[in-house]
Amino acid sequence: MAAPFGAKLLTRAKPGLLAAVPAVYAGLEGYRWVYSSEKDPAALCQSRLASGLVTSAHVRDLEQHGFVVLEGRDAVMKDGVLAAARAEVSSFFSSGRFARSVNGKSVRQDLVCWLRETDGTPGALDPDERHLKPLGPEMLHCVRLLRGITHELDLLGYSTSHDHQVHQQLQLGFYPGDNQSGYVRHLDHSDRSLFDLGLLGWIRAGERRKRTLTAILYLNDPAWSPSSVPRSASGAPGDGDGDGGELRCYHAACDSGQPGTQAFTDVVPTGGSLLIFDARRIEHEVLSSSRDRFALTCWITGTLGPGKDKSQT
Ligand SMILES: O=C(O)CCC(=O)C(=O)O
Ligand SMILES: [Fe+2]
Repeated sequence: MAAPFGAKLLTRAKPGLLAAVPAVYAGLEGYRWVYSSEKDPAALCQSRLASGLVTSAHVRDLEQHGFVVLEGRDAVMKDGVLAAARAEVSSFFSSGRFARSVNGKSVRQDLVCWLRETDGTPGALDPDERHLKPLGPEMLHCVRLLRGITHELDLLGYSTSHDHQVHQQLQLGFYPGDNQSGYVRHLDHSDRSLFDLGLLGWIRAGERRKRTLTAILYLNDPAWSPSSVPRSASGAPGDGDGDGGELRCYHAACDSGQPGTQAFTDVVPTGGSLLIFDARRIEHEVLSSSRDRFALTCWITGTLGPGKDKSQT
């Protein structure tokens, strides 16, 4: 009796080819695992909470320098909203929602907690999230405000990218005020190749490849005290005065015409400040602080190139 076609193929296949079968299988399994766990791919955000807050002048600043800070007491949100959101953070600790990030401890020493508007509601995609305590109104305000920035950027014709989208989940980072914890210099976007990262690493970096902008709302004390002399880079024990915890934003090389320039701006993580930066251009690092530091971060995806200025229509 003639052997089945598959068996013939296998007996004729070169040993090298046979050895590749488990590797390809493992790769496909990895792909399936990563993508089935990406429960909320980026989508359009309908929130208009950032309307009137982000102005045309902010957007032009962002285009020119690669970052912009919106700050000032009560400017981004009322003190009362900030205070209530801060109080809610402590409940995330007691319910065990903070965990180490998947990046190694040599890279960052914070704990993270993922927040979604749908937490604790029947609309949550993951059944586990339906059992969480729903976000309070003030934390919901913070989440919607951040996610709503996408829409304002499109409306105001941000020229670096357009058609912005956001994930439902936002990262709440907690850096203990131990004068040691920080996050080393990095770029939020990743362009690293398959060759560089290996198949699984490359698949995992899929979300980072799509990031065009980062928006961060600081949930610290509004009376955060800035350092009068720049602190050492992260990893070095705290040495400055003030509360520290600045986000050191390295200026994009094209600002000075000198590639590799080390010029930077230290953004003070004062409670209620909002920072937006180009995730593809601005390398940044979190400096250590002497007070517990909280940052709510939203990554925005988009299509590169200018969109339409819809503000006049
Ligand atoms: O907490 C911050 O200010 C920035 C955090 C950060 O860079 C990140 O999570 O990628
Ligand atoms: Fe970052």
